[in-house]
Amino acid sequence: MKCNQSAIPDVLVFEPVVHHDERGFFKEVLRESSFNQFLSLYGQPSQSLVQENLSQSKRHVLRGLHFQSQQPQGKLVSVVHGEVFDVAVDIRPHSETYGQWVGHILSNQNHQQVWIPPGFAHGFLVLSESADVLYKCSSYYMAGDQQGILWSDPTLAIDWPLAKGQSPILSVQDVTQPLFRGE
Ligand SMILES: Cc1cn([C@H]2C[C@H](O)[C@@H](COP(=O)(O)OP(=O)(O)O[C@H]3O[C@@H](C)C(=O)[C@@H](O)[C@H]3O)O2)c(=O)[nH]c1=O
Repeated sequence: MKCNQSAIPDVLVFEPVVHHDERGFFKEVLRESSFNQFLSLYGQPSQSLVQENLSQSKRHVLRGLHFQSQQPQGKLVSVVHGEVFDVAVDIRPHSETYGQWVGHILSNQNHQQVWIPPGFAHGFLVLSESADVLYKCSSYYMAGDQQGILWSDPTLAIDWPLAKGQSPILSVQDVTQPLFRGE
């Protein structure tokens, strides 16, 4: 497994070894010991990934931006079918990269995974006809702790790869998420 820091150094991009043969391929999606060695290398505490989520979405669906504040969730995000533009926003108040975002293309072709530490908001836009996004979380979902930021917040100014005039498909909650209250 390879691991590189992204433009926000705490957001890590993992590339598992993919073993191709005449049948197809095999990869380890998570080896927690290696994963935690990389977290340690980059100065982050080790994590236990206690919940795994799978969502399926159509082209132009945008889920996000979401976070939990009482029980923040780190997320290791991968795509098992299709392609998405995956975004992490640093909303940790004392962070040097507070208010910054980073986006990555994740697909079943590039096999990349993004580690988004606790304290970030997360969202993704589906670029393919449909996409199955699989992500592991470092703490459990708490319905009452779910919070959001509007995907199109002008302060964050996320450059979502949408064609001119194309609107994303959003949940009722995500249409009305509040704005980011950065300085
Ligand atoms: C996130 C989540 C939702 N649910 C339920 C609540 C609801 O009835 C249904 C759909 O929930 P949502 O509309 O919040 O799903 P979704 O918009 O896909 O929410 C997810 O978005 C991405 C970007 C994330 O980062 C995740 O942490 C999560 O917030 O599933 C759970 O039971 N467990 C969970 O962990």
